Amino acid sequence: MTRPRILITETLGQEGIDMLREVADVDAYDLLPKEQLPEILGDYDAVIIRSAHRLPREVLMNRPRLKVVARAGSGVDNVDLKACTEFGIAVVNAPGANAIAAAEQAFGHMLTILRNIHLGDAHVREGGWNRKKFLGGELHDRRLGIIGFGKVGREAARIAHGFRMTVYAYDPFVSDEIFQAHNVTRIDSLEELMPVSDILTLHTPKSGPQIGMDLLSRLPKGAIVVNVARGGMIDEAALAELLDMGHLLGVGLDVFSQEPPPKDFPLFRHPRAVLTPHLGGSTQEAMTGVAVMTAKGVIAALQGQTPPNIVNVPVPPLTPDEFGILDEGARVVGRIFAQMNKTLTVPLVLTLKGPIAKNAIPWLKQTVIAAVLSEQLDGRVNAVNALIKAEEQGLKLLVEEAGPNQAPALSLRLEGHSETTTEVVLDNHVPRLRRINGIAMDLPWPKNALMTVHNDAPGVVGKVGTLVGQYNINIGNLHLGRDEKAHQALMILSLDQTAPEELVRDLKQIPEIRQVFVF
Ligand SMILES: NC(=O)c1ccc[n+]([C@@H]2O[C@H](COP(=O)([O-])OP(=O)(O)OC[C@H]3O[C@@H](n4cnc5c(N)ncnc54)[C@H](O)[C@@H]3O)[C@@H](O)[C@H]2O)c1
Ligand SMILES: O=C(O)[C@H](O)COP(=O)(O)O
Repeated sequence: MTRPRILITETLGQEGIDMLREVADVDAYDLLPKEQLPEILGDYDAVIIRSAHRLPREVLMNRPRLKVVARAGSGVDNVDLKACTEFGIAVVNAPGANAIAAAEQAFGHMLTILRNIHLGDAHVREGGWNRKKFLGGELHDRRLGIIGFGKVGREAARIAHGFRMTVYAYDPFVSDEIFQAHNVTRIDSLEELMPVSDILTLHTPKSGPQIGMDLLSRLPKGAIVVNVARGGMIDEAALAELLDMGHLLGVGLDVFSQEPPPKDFPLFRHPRAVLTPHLGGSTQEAMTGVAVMTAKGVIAALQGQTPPNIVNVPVPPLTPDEFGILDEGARVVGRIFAQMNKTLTVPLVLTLKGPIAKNAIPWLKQTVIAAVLSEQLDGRVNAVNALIKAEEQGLKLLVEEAGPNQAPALSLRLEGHSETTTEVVLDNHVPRLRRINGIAMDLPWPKNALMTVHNDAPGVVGKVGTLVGQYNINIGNLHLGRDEKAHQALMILSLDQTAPEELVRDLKQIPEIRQVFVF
């Protein structure tokens, strides 16, 4: 099998590059010229970008080789997620891996402004020693207003408590329990947050609120505004005006509506604006954490797995063991069902038995649909584009939940046709096939399975075994099931290798054999 090719367009921690090089050919740039990305992207299976590059729809389309887009960092606003989902391209990022770095950067800005560090430094370099001129203020006892109480916002709150600040936050998407657990007062509107924020710090995605003159002028006189999240959310001209008026004490920006900012950027002229070139995630520690998490996600996605840091599949927060068995079970039940039922004109019913987490249902649906449709359609079908493909095909999947006190299991059938039921039990590390097309079975699902559907007649097992032996393939296990009414039997062989096409062709020559499937 040819090794996948991975393109890295910006500096990535060496630990991540080393991991990727174990499984792929990697071309790593410190900064690929922007215009070159569209020219070479088609030659790669995966691309890893940071904030310098953009991947809009027109760059992503018609790239049959591209399977994974990785944002080595947190914000995926520079990737067209909708287009990736449509094209079945997995998007992964490194959520939280640079959250401490970003939160600490925000406090770097706050302290620099409050203690005049940048001004004092310049003064000393010029030979000055005027201590009175640089009288500062303390974080202690100041009120911090946080917009966006996610990973970075919560780190900022933890640091703020260390400085003994009072912390308020606005985030309508976070539960009261989270606010309480972090000892932070919930504020329900931006209008109410502003007057209690001696320091305002932003930690939302780029799609977060727009903060203009109207809101900024509600901050107390002498307030500080810090943005290490994304540019374009705060009106930069309004910040300059409020600094000029003396309403704001200082402004700290790590991100800008245009990066780098243009020559006439309104805050360049202001000494109390502290500006850094998008350094929030740029610490040794964060670079390593981001690189490793990104590399793991890219490798898993290239191998057809669903990594926990995939952005465009609703992965539930389960332990790796819980996730692994459900994922495997969903794929097995979907694939077997699709092999046995080629016409899917009525809705499919997925029954969840036992204690299967409710928040896993959307992802399970997508995984099962992908498993079913990938057996039936050419081209790329995966959990990323499963819903789009299902709609194109007119395929409906209904979900029903059976009692939580049963053994955990997934079963799939055509609505109104219990004889089509395929069921796998999930109570161990390997899914156990319990029913296939209504026929009872009991076997741990093997890695290389060969299945025959044949007439329920004597001698078939021997004929199949002999033929497999002639191909010098070892049979690890053999399981039989039968539907006496239909005079039909099933045989599932666990082989030491995948059955070659020639073997399948020869098996189909045996008169009693009706169908042969390779999994
Ligand atoms: N400067 C840097 O180098 C740097 C480094 C890391 C992260 N970031 C940026 O920081 C931001 C936060 O990152 P994170 O990892 O904490 O993300 P996150 O997804 O963990 O948290 C974002 C929070 O914002 C909240 N939110 C969304 N829309 C909102 C709205 N309209 N009003 C209020 N809250 C809203 C969400 O509910 C969520 O809790 C992102 O924009 C990320 O790209 C920048
Ligand atoms: O979203 C992020 O992770 C930060 O903005 C960091 O961006 P960077 O990878 O370009 O440093």
